[in-house]
Parts: sequence; structure tokens; C-alpha cells
Amino acid sequence: MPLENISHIVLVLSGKGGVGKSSITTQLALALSLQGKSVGVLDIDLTGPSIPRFFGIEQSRVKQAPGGWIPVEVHAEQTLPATQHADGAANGTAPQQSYGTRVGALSCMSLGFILPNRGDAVIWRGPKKTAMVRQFLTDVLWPELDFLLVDTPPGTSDEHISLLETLLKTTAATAQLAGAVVVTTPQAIAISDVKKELNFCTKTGVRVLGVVENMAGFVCPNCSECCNVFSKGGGEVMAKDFNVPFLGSVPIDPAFVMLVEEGVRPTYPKGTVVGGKALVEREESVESKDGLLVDKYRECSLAPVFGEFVARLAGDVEARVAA
Ligand SMILES: Nc1ncnc2c1ncn2[C@@H]1O[C@H](COP(=O)(O)OP(=O)(O)OP(=O)(O)O)[C@@H](O)[C@H]1O
Ligand code: SF4
Repeated sequence: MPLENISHIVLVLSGKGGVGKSSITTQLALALSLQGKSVGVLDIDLTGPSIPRFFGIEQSRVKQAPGGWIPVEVHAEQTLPATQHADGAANGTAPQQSYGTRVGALSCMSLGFILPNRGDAVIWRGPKKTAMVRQFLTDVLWPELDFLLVDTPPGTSDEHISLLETLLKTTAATAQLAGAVVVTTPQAIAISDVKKELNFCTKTGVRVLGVVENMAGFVCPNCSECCNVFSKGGGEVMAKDFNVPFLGSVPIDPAFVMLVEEGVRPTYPKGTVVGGKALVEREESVESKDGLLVDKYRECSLAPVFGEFVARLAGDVEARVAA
């Protein structure tokens, strides 16, 4: 059973579409990988497989081996070269040097790597979706993984039922199923849908590792004022109501949108070099009035606000999985 190689399986769920499940999944995967974990991402959003785009590897294709599919490698295990931080140089002291961070391997499986054409619509009835999800769980030859993150479609559909039926069938997979990260946006209409997802977790016995509130305010890069575009605080209240951990709020980050639009892989914290792309230093970090972190940054190749939050989230999820 290919899942035997996996230590922890984490589901990323939401009752509502477009709240940022795939964004949180890919950023969480990158952050865990940066902590040296080997990570796999399984995209079971069959009608909207967007994970390849978030990783900037839309053109890739899975390879077929005798025992099943070989997932697409986002990057291999590597040791990042030493980099110089500009902070010291800017204030007249010696530049700081950061030495060789070990980055864990990251691989990915999605229907997007199998469809003949990227724009093809997937118009499948329930049984075909059920069979596809089962095949993703039984026929992908994952390498040894610390974490498999499963990005799901919104709601509680055929894909979710098939996922849990297949996972819960084997005792080993039940033990491996660490729980779910539930993503919401703050406004009431999203919350009421996401509550259904929490009820789904209760009914199916899936542990909720925590709730993430995404798009919680836009922090102005000019004046650090936080504008609560989609209301405020709904995710935290919902987590309290359901007695599950609240993992925190991620503000809207225009740099993140830009990177996804341009097909650039949003990636690691400052000063690191991945895939030959040097990431530019930030100028400073300040706390906005609402306590959301905002970075004033020069030209930058990663989404700083999003990236830093998810790096913290990765630590939090790992601690909860271990508990
Ligand atoms: N914190 C954020 N700041 C800025 N843009 C964001 C943020 N979170 C998500 N986005 C953007 O919002 C859009 C929707 O995000 P995403 O695809 O991750 O949502 P989803 O819940 O996975 O959607 P679906 O329901 O289609 O699976 C994307 O264009 C993404 O780049
Ligand atoms: S909040 Fe920021 S973006 Fe909005 S008007 Fe003020 S300075 Fe401009």
C-alpha cells in the first residue's frame, strides 16, 4: 500500500469555494519543506485542480511506473547555499550570514498532470470521481514522506466521502490521519458554510487541527492601516463555538496574488535561493494596528505576509500532530 511510506496525513478542508484552501495547502507544504520535512501534496479537487499552478509546474506530467504513478517532483531534498542578509549592511554592521538550511523534498499529484489538455473540463458523475480519488490513494508511489497534505474541493462531496472511506478502511491509514486544517474567510456567509465542514469532521471522527481565517483584512503597504474587506473575527468565534484550536488570520497579500497570476512559485522566507531564483530581502517588518504582520518590502520574489504566517502555521500544525 503506497500510503505506508507516509507518517502523517493532513486534510485541508473548507465548506466554501475560493477561500484559499489551495493557497494554504501549497504554502504550508513549502513551509514544512523548509523545516526539513519531506512533503507530498495530493490534489483531489478534480473539477478545479489548481495545485500545479500554485507550484508553478503546470506543464509537468506524471510518469507511469509498473506499480503506479510517480508523483511530480516540485523540488528535491537540498541544502540551501549560504546567503548574506542585507540588514547588517544597511545599518553599517557586518552583513549577517545564514548557513545551509536543509530543505525537504516536495512532490505533488494532481489530475492536472494527467488531463491531455490543461483547459479540459472535468464533467464526471459521482462514481467516476469516487474511483479517481481511490486510485490517487492506492496507485501513487509516494517516496518516504513526513507529511501528505490533501487539498480537497469545497463542501462535503463525493471526493470527501471516497477519501475518508478509503483512508479509514486501513488501520494504518487511520493512525496516519493526523486531522484537518479548516480554512475560512471571516464573513458570515463563509462561516455558515464552513460550520458544515466542522460538523462533517465531527460526524466522521476527523480531528480538527485548527481553523485558519484567510483574507482577514488588507494591510496597506503605504500606511499599515488594516482594512477588513471581508469583515473580521468570524473564524476565531467559530473555532471557539466548536471548541477547536484557532490557528490565526492571514491578511490579503497582493504580492501573493501577483505571483500566482504570473505562474511564479511563491516560496521561501527571505534570503533563500531555490531553483536558481534569489529572493530579495525585506526592508522592515511592522505591526499594524490590528496586530497583523506587514512587511514593507522592496522588489520581492515571495509573498512575505502570507509566507511568514504559514511558516508559523507549519510549526503549529506539526506540534498539534505530534500531541
Ligand atoms: N491571503 C491571500 N492574499 C491574497 N490572495 C489570496 C490569499 N489567499 C488566496 N488568495 C487568492 O485567492 C484565489 C483563490 O484562492 P485558492 O485557489 O487558494 O482558493 P480555494 O479555496 O482553493 O479555491 P477552490 O474552491 O477553487 O478550491 C487565488 O487567486 C489566490 O491567489
Ligand atoms: S489605506 Fe493605504 S492604500 Fe488606502 S488610501 Fe490610505 S495609504 Fe492609500
